[in-house]
Amino acid sequence: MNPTQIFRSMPSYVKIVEVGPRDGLQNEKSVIPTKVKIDLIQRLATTGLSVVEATSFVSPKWVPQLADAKDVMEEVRNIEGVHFPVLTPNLKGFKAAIAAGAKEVAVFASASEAFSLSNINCSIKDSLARYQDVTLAAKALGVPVRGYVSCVVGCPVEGAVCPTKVAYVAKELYEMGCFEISLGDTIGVGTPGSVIPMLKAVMSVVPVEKLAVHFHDTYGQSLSNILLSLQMGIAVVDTSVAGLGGCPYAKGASGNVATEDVVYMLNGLGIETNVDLGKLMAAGDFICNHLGRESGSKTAVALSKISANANKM
Ligand SMILES: CC(C)(COP(=O)([O-])OP(=O)([O-])OC[C@H]1O[C@@H](n2cnc3c(N)ncnc32)[C@H](O)[C@@H]1OP(=O)([O-])[O-])[C@@H](O)C(=O)NCCC(=O)NCCSC(=O)C[C@@](C)(O)CC(=O)[O-]
Repeated sequence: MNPTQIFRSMPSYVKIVEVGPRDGLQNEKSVIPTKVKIDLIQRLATTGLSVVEATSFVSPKWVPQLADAKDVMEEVRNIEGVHFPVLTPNLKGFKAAIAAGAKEVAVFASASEAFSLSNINCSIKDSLARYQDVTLAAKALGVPVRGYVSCVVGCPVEGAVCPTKVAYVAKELYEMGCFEISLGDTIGVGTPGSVIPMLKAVMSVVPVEKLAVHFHDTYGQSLSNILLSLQMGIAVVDTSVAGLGGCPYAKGASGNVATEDVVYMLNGLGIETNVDLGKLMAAGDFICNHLGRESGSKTAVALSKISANANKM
């Protein structure tokens, strides 16, 4: 294949779904003040991102870090020009999210039975029945619902996950009305070798323009997996500022691929995102300063060093 053909197969615009304030912060050990979360979301909202996943309306016993979902949502709901979806595991969460002003929600199923049980305490079948209730309630209010499938290539308990299982759950979520299906490599074990067959299976039952990819970077495979997803026609990518994150119910899973690294790669490919890398890095610096650690973004670390050296000269 010549280079022109490779570029032609890729989208000209990629929608970045920033999941840092939710997926990124849900696993942090220390309590992050609500004010800091709101500040982070406000900073992210000025970067050009069109979607910032704000929080989750889940049980505070299961995810104590996001127990302030109502307070976060009430502060950010009126920011114009940015969508702030929130995770809702059931009707209780959906109702609480709507009462707090959420205008978009996400449901999250798993392709692995064991992970479904450990993450949301029910089987895949029961979770799909719950999500049917949520999507029906959302439809009645005109609220868009995003659908996640987690463990799309591997599960922390079951190991390798068969692509047909992923395709089944993705199709069910799509058919119940989810406007977009995000395919999550929850523990970041996927390589192009396992991601390509999984995407092929899902793309045979859900239109490619309805798909998003969501990679955790445990084995450093995210950028290669994203690149091949773009080549296969996917134009929505979930990322987390400064590479924050990890699922509390997926031991060993590291953060999501860093938003800065994905924007840097897409800039290099000449693919539009509308995201300002400098402002994004500033948001990343803000949360890393608060957490007292270096950014998980290689781009942010490299560009900060270059700028510090330039200031010394
Ligand atoms: C689903 C449940 C609630 C089931 O949890 P359960 O214990 O089976 O729930 P229950 O229905 O038996 O109720 C038990 C208690 O929870 C309460 N409750 C019930 N629902 C809610 C709610 N929505 N909000 C607040 N409270 C709730 C309910 O009212 C009751 O309160 P009590 O009477 O004991 O005081 C629980 O397992 C849960 O909250 N799980 C969420 C776990 C989570 O957020 N995990 C991280 C998500 S990351 C992920 O899934 C992967 C993803 C999306 O990032 C993609 C990727 O990375 O691949």
